[in-house]
Amino acid sequence: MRLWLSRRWKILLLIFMIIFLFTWSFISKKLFHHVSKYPQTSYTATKWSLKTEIRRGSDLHYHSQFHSITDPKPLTNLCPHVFIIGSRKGGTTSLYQYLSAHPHFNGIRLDWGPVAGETWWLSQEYDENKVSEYIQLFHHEEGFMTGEATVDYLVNCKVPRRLRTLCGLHAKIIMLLRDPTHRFISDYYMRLHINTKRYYPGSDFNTSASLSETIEREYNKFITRAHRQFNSTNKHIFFAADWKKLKCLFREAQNLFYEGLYYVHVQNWLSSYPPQNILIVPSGALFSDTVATVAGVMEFVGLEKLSVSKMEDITRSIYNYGSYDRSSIKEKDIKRLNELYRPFNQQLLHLLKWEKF
Ligand SMILES: Nc1ncnc2c1ncn2[C@@H]1O[C@H](COP(=O)(O)OS(=O)(=O)O)[C@@H](OP(=O)(O)O)[C@H]1O
Repeated sequence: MRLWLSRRWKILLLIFMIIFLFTWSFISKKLFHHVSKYPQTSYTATKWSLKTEIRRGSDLHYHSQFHSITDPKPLTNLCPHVFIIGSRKGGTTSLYQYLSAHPHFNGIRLDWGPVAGETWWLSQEYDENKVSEYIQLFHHEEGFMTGEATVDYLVNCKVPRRLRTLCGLHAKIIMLLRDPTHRFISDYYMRLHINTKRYYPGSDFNTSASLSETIEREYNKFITRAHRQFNSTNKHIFFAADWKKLKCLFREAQNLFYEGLYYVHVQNWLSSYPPQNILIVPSGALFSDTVATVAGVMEFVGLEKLSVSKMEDITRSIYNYGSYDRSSIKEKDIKRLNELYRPFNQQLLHLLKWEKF
């Protein structure tokens, strides 16, 4: 009898140990997996958690075909870890500079002003025969991360597929989405400032047009092309439309209105890159609560936490501040842009469960 009892206890003990080991390995993988690849520092760790507005792609409910895709081996295993892909005028230069100030992040082109961290490689320069040239743009070092910040990538519908071909499925993607109305205005003034009609190949931006004229012109160009795409002149057809029909309408920087149709661009990325590797951040959070937002991004990409004072230090400057007169922007232009973007914004805010950008 005593022997039977002790065997029963032994079995129970064994089961308990198996459950314990299984649970511990699961928890430790979740908690420490991405951090452990990078050295821990002696900085005072502060407890940050993702701000409530920041969304991981994996937390969203949407229809994705991503799981049905199997890729061949990536072209290189020396890819950058982090890609800030837009939006244009969303605060990407600042975020890239803040990440690059982390002691374990090697930024590139940090003294290139407004285009710090930009390579345009996956959009305008893509060439599968010149992968080594791309890799050489970065400083690869054991224990350090690297990354780029090219705002073209959000809008160019070919980039997710190219990124997978080049780097596989492990890159961390960050989207900073600024209210499309203010993005448009900031973009308009940037183009005026650099005073060019050929800002990008194929761009026909008119530097003598006012903001009001540019809004109507860009919107009409968009509508005309979308009508052609949908083979219809019903003005409201694309509000409830299949985003796939809108996703390749323009190349990057070809249409100021199109750049702000985040619903289309976000859906394209979510359905063609692993959603768990995508972080969607409202630019408003970066602008108003910079330290906590940058800390959330660092946590997502797997950089170790820094002390509050260090974080305050590295986020002190605003990069790429537009030198235009904000007080000259007419209320009617803001209203018009809000009205035009409303249907698309509603779809996006619903998807992201956001109240604002
Ligand atoms: N921390 C912080 N707080 C408030 N505002 C900020 C911050 N960082 C960047 N910005 C604003 O972001 C705009 C520049 O965005 P980008 O760097 O993405 O522009 S670009 O596409 O790379 O040219 C630009 O907006 P505008 O000034 O309206 O043009 C910057 O002022």
